[in-house]
Amino acid sequence: MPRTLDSQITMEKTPSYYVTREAPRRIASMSQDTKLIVVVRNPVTRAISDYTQTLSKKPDIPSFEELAFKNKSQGLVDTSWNAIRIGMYILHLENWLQYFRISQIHFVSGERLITDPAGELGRVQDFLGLKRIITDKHFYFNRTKGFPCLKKPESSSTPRCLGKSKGRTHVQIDQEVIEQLRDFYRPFNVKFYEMVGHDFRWD
Ligand SMILES: Nc1ncnc2c1ncn2[C@@H]1O[C@H](COP(=O)(O)OS(=O)(=O)O)[C@@H](OP(=O)(O)O)[C@H]1O
Repeated sequence: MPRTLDSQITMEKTPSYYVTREAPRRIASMSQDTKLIVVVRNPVTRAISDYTQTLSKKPDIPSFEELAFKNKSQGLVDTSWNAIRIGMYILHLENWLQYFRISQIHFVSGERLITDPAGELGRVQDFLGLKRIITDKHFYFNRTKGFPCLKKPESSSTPRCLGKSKGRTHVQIDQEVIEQLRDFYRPFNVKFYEMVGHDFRWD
């Protein structure tokens, strides 16, 4: 980690930390005052997004259904598949809570990050104890991209959207499969909502 002045905050972003067993212990041994930010979205959509991303790199992988179920007719979900396992947010959270207080962790809604980026980033700034510098005026909705984009990033004078790998069209999945996964995740989601004190309304 780079050294910082008292007036600065060091930020580091690695998506896999949240689901890496050793990460909480290692981070806590570095600093117990660390603030943690996690972006979560509906775990069913997350799994499909994850699969869509893998498929774009390895087009020969088995179908989503084949990977998602040990036995589809019995509704037996394969929790050893990362795309499924990552969305069991409560299990990972329990690991973090052995080292950090829940008040040290802020969960960003992946859904609201798209529909209301300024609102969601407002809450992030509050959590970090910062003045709300980033507001609505920094975003516009880009119709071609189908997502909010930055009007004028720090390093340039032109608007900037996230890259092509963010916001891909998802692979089409059977509604029945989606329902089965929704049922699978429901109890995990409910426990997660209780623990974080916020209902993300994924059901
Ligand atoms: N403004 C904006 N523009 C584009 N995309 C946006 C934006 N805000 C949130 N998202 C969502 O970010 C999702 C991609 O993030 P990743 O999962 O690749 O992030 S990371 O790998 O964990 O860093 C990506 O998921 P997919 O739609 O499944 O590709 C987007 O839905």
